Amino acid sequence: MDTNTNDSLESRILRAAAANHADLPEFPDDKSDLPSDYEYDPNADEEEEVEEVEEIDENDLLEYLDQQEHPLTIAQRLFYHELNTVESQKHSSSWDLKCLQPKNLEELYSQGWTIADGLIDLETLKGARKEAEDMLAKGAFCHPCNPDNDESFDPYRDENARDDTIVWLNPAKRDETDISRILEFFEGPLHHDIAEMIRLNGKTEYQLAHYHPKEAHYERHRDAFPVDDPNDTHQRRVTAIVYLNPGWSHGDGGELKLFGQLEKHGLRESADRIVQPLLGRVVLFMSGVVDHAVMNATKDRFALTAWLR
Ligand SMILES: O=C(O)CCC(=O)C(=O)O
Ligand SMILES: [Fe+2]
Repeated sequence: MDTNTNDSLESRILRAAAANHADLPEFPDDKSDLPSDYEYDPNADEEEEVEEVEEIDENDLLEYLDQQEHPLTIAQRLFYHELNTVESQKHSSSWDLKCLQPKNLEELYSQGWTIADGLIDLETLKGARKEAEDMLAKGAFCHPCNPDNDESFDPYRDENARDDTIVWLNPAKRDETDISRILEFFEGPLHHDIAEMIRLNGKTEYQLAHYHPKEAHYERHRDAFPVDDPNDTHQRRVTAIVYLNPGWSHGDGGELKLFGQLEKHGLRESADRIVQPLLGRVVLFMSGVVDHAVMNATKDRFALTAWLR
């Protein structure tokens, strides 16, 4: 891989801002444009400076970045391309995968997302659903904008975009629950297979989310900015979701919508995909690439998500 193509998110944002300078307000070049009270104030240093910073919306920033380069192309640089060389295949002709199929990793690379069914046994999934319902009854779930309960509270996030409630899960707290067994699956075989192909460099976050019937949805969003910097430990790289919804059928709603892309930067156009949140279904996508949304459901909907970094 040509490491010179890797770039920090900061420098990419700066370049995007520079390339879009036409959209930025012009600084007055004529002094008469300055406010008339723009005078030298000898006491200015003593006063508390109040600086107004215009926050750029996360979605606008993503749009700027997408104009510069296709986010999938950026994320593809996180894959170990050297595995596809003749030299590497002399040592091992097959990928050493514990749960995923090679097809899953190829789809993750070529389209940014993939789906795998049947990776976790049914009893574990049913048990986890029951535990999630018990946690809900005990009031363990909280709204993501509550900074007292949410360790990843982000004050700039648009909280109107989502109305699910969540619990952060700590895999270090091992117990005999089925939810812990699913976390072990995420931490063990799933993490192993993804790390075979994609450079991972940070701690995984785990979250259980509940969507209340009719009320809860999650608007179109992306889970991270696209990164290819192998040293970045902060941006989420891969989103892995397993659904805990037995007996789910069409008409129950709660689908995950994966938004397609228009043809651009030499990549083909792709259609939107609708994914049913079926018990045990695992959806994987590149966090900085795929825009997605959760539709309203008519029944309680639970999803356990891991963000691999
Ligand atoms: O539950 C889902 O299907 C997706 C949830 C989601 O997009 C998120 O939590 O960021
Ligand atoms: Fe998301």
